[in-house]
Amino acid sequence: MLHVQHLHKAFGQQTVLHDVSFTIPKGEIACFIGKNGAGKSTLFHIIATLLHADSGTLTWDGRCYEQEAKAIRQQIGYVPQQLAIWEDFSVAQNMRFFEQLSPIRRSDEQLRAILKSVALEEWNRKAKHLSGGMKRKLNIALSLIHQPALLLLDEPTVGIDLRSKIEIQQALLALRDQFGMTMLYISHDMEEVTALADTIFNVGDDLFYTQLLQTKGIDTISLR
Ligand SMILES: Nc1ncnc2c1ncn2[C@@H]1O[C@H](COP(=O)(O)OP(=O)(O)OP(=O)(O)O)[C@@H](O)[C@H]1O
Repeated sequence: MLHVQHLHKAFGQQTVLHDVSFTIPKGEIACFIGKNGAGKSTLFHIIATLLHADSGTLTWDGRCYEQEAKAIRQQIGYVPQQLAIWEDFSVAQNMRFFEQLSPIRRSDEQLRAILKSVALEEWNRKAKHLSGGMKRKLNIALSLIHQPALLLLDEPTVGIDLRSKIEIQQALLALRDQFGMTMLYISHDMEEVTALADTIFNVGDDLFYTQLLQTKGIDTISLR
């Protein structure tokens, strides 16, 4: 379970997160929506241990971020908004490079299985010659090498075709169902959000999103 309590974060005079509290049970997918600048990525950076909150407490699986950040970090996978792949490396070289950075050793066979789990069958092709959808799949596969228990995805399907988008959705649902992986997912795509989410958090308490989803009979939880 991810437990966030009374989180506060400001950049100078600008308060971005004010008294944010929520809980996400293990093995669930929580989607985060909200307008540009609402604080979604900032919240993810804090949960990913990349940024410190000004105040508040976070725990993952009963472990407190303040005391056990390093151990928690090893259980987290992070898919950034920007592609974080080596364009001049092949798919295999990208996977092997990140495997070396990972705390867990993986054989080529295991790396290929990870690629297959996100519907990417390429191995020798250079990343710069992959389609946009394939690059996004590789970006996700890299974050899965150490089999994270908590996966954070910041708009992982931006700008790709519908088929790749649906393949990625199916892959994520399978990871949740097979491994009980907990996922936090930022998206502006309401169809994607409703297809994936066990819970939807509305960052910034934007009435537009609340009403939009209410018309579809879907509830959101507001975070200010
Ligand atoms: N390192 C930083 N220094 C100063 N201000 C920052 C920093 N990081 C984020 N901000 C500001 O905090 C606010 C929230 O940014 P954040 O990226 O978290 O929003 P977001 O909801 O993810 O937006 P988007 O949907 O555009 O990705 C913005 O006004 C942004 O300019």
